[in-house]
Order: sequence, then structure tokens, then C-alpha cells
Amino acid sequence: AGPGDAELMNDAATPGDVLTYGMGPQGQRFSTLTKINADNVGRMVPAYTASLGGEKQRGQESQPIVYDGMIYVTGSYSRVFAFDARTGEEKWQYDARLPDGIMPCCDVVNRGAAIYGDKIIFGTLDAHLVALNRQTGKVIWNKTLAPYDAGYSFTAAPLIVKGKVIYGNSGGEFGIVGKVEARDVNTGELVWSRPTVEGHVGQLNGKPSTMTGKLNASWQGDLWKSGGGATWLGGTYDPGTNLLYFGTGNPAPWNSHLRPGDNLYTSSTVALDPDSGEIKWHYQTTPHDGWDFDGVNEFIPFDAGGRKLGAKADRNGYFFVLDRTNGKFISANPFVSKTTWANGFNKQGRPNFVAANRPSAPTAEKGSTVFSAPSFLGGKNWMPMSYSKQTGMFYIPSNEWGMDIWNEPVAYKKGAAYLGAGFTIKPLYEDHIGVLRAMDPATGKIKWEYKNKAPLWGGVLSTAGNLVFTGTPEGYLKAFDAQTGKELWKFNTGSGVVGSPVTWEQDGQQYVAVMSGWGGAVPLWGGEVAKAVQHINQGGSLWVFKLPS
Ligand SMILES: O=C(O)c1cc(C(=O)O)c2c(n1)C(=O)C(=O)c1cc(C(=O)O)[nH]c1-2
Ligand SMILES: [Ca+2]
Repeated sequence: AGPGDAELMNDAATPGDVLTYGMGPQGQRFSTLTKINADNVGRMVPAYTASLGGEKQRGQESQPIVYDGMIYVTGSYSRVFAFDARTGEEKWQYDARLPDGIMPCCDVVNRGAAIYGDKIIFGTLDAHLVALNRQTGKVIWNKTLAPYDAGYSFTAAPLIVKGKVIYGNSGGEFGIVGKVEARDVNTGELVWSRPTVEGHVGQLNGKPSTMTGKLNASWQGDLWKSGGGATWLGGTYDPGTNLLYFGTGNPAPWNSHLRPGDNLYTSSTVALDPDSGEIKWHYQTTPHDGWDFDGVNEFIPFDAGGRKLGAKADRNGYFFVLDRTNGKFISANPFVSKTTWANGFNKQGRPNFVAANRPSAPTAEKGSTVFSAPSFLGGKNWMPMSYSKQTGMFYIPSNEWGMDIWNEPVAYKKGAAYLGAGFTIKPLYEDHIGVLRAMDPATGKIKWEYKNKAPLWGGVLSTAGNLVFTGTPEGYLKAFDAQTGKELWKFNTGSGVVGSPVTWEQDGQQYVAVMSGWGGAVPLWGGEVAKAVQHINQGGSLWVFKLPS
């Protein structure tokens, strides 16, 4: 029959499979497995590799799903592959065959699929949601989510809660309407739709439902209509509070002088009721965002000191801890070396803005240029961090870079880029951009860090074997001691690793898998950093590792 609601909710506690993006609905990316551990990981070797083919080699940001002897991965250009989990032999592949006019902002990526019953479900760059039979790869249903020619696309892995597929959307750079939606997993029919910008009316069971809060209070005039707030990274779910947590992206346009106000609920974390889509609480990490700090970063529930908390390492360079039951602010500490836009946060959780470091309003063609750190690609971008239940630490894939940024005039036009800003990204240090950091959520202090020459762009996995895994654009999957940060193992996969690693147990052995294939936003938007990494070869393959027998 395949996995149902109970199996998905229990994913983190059942290491024989990987059923959810995040290795559990809370997205902690922590495995209880210990057969591969800090003492023996140095001996780990490849078990097999499987290719996605040569023609469509772009960024491979997918996290594998592992179930019943099969591995399911999504590939660049909206493809899905099913491989035999023991041999790597391909069982089927599905290619969404995209139209010419798709408009993803940041490479033709996909971050993974969802599994439920007999289905594998994923989203496409032309904004469809597709359910495939997991044994055959044949289409069961295929729904259009939004018009791709208005700038909508889809790159995240869907989340399944109580028989509903719950997902966000991409297109914040085109002034689309950010939304969270739920569909019946068996039919694909829409159950509810919840826009993430004040002013828009949602839907519940085919009837209009309104936003919580005062409509339009944080926007002027009609600006909310093209206000962005894309939920392009999807969300997490906490069964204990019965809340969905979604990050919302940048307000549109980037030029903040064209939209005075806080611009709720952009660059925020919102908590939603999975049954109705109602927004239960919201917390804005960058009010009136003027740097494309976005705010989609994953919000990971964790418990500490008897409290139900949640943490988010935001693109704006701050690591936030909130009370996940009500969104109350607890702390914000920088996890990168430089944050020019704000000097910390006050007790209410508002940033202390540095006014001089907001790009100015353009008087004619161009406003004055300011240097801002982090850059718009963020202290951390989409690549998910991990929370180790063993060490109590968060492991954050972060980057040290800044940007020259200036504002320009712009008007909304359907399907056209809606930025009103120009930029050049620059490294802050000569010897490194990427830094994997172990963060203590109680103190906001960094316990250890690993510096990498190229920007880190892959997800993180931690295990009860005292290990932390992540990939590098230089091609390595690396393993570190979770307590000390000592590098214990590395293997070069032949192309940049920007996927999220997973681990599981099969036939009494522990396996680790990751996708290899360089790409994502850095080569496209990285300015001086893009030039520094332009020699990295493209790829598209799944790598699976184990200890030698
Ligand atoms: O506002 C949006 O809708 C949106 C979507 C996406 C995406 O779907 O990949 C990215 C971004 N913004 C973005 O700002 C960004 O830096 C980014 C990096 C990447 C990537 O996959 O490397 N995607 C996106
Ligand atoms: Ca964006």
C-alpha cells in the first residue's frame, strides 16, 4: 500500500527509510543511526553511482527519498528518477517536458519529491504538481498550479500532512502572489489556498476565506497586488502544535522605496493551520526588506529547557529562535561575520536598522550604491541546516559575502522581472566564502566552524554517530566530527555537490546518499564569486556510500 500519514509523521524515528524532505516533517535532518560513526567513517567507500543522463546537467539540489528498496530523486529540468536502492539500476524516469517560456529565477532546479501510498509527487518549473505511480512512473494526476507566463514556477519538495499535499510557490522576482496551498493527495483537488500578502483573499473548500489581521495595513495603495512573498522553499510541520511553518520570500519589487511599510507577510515565518490554511501567527525577520533577504529559510522545531521552540537561520545573517506555539521572539544572533543592515534586534524582535546602509531611493536613473553584507544570496540560502538531537547544536551551511547594491525605477509588468535594483556580489575574504558552523541555540555562540573556498550550497545531515555531512562545489561530500568539527572523511563526486545528503539502514548496513551536479543561483547571480567558480564542471548523478564489508 505504501506509506501513509502515520509513517510520514514517524519518519525521523524509523531509520529504515527516508520518507520526507527533511528526514521527518520537522526537517531536523538528524538520523539515529550509529553504524557509520566518527570512529569508522574514514573507511567509507562508494557502493554505486547512478547517472541522470548527459543532456540536462544543471544544479542537482534534490534530497533522495528511500522506500521499499527504491530511491527516488528529482533532477534538473523537472525530472524524476527511480533507482534500485541495492544496485543503482534505473527502474523508470519521468520528464515533465517543459515549455520554452518557463521563468525560474535561479537555475532549473528541483529539491525533491514526496511519497504517499502508491504515489510520488513533485512540482515542475512550469508550475504543475504531478503525482506519479511509484512503481511505474506513470502519471496519476497532473494539476496546473498557476500560469508560468506570469512568472510562477516551482522548485521545492512538497510536504504531506493528513492526506493533503501542502506546498508553496516560486516567482518573487516577478511580482507574483506568494501562497501556501493544500490539495487532496488522492485526487489533486484544491482544499485551501492561503496568500501570504495582506490584501489577498484565500480559499477554503471552494469558498472565499479572508486573511487574518487588518487588510492592507502594511502596504500602500494597490502595491500588495504584485507584492511577492513567494513561499518557494516549502515548509515544515510539527505534529505537537499541529502547525505548518512556512518561510515567505522577498517583497516585490526589491527597491523598498517603491513600497513603504512593513509589507506583511513577506520575509517572515508564518504558522498555518493545516486543516484550514489560517495563519495562526507570523514573525517578520526583515520588515520592509530592501536587500532581497527573502525569508523562506526553513523553520525547524526543537525542544530545549522544557520549551517548544523553533529556529531559522535567515538569509539576513541572523539565527532566530522563536516560541513555536505562538511565534514569540526569543533571540536573534548573527551567524555570519558581518551584518551591515542592522545592529541586532530589540526585545520585541524588531531589527535595529542601520539607515545609511539601506540602498537609497533613485533620484534619476540610479540611487547611490551601498555595500551590504550579507549579499542577497544570503548568510544562508535555501540549503537546509540540520539539528542534532545528540549534540543539541544546529549545523548551518553559511556564506561570507557582500554586495554593491543600488536602486532603480521599475513598474510592474506581468511576466517581467520586477526588481528595481542592480547588484554585484563580492567575497568578504580571500581564502573562503563557505563556512559550516555549529551553532548553540541556547547562547547563539558558534562552537566550531569549517571554512570552504567556494560558497556552500548543499544541505546538511547529522547523525547519532557523532557525524555531520555536507557537500561542496569543489565536488566533495565531507564528514565532520559533530562535537569538534574535525574533518574525518571526504570523497570527490566529480561535480559540485549542492544536494542534501540522507542516510538509512538496509539489509543490516547503513548507507549515505547524495546528489552531485553543480548549479543553482551562484553561477547565475554570483557576480565576482560566479567568476571564481566558473571552472566547476556540471554533472547529474546519485552517489551512495557504505562501509566496506
Ligand atoms: O523569490 C522567489 O520566488 C525565489 C525563488 C527561488 C527558487 O525557486 O529557486 C530562489 C529565489 N527566490 C532566490 O532569491 C534565491 O536566491 C534562490 C537561490 C536558488 C537556488 O536554487 O540556488 N533559488 C532561489
Ligand atoms: Ca527571491
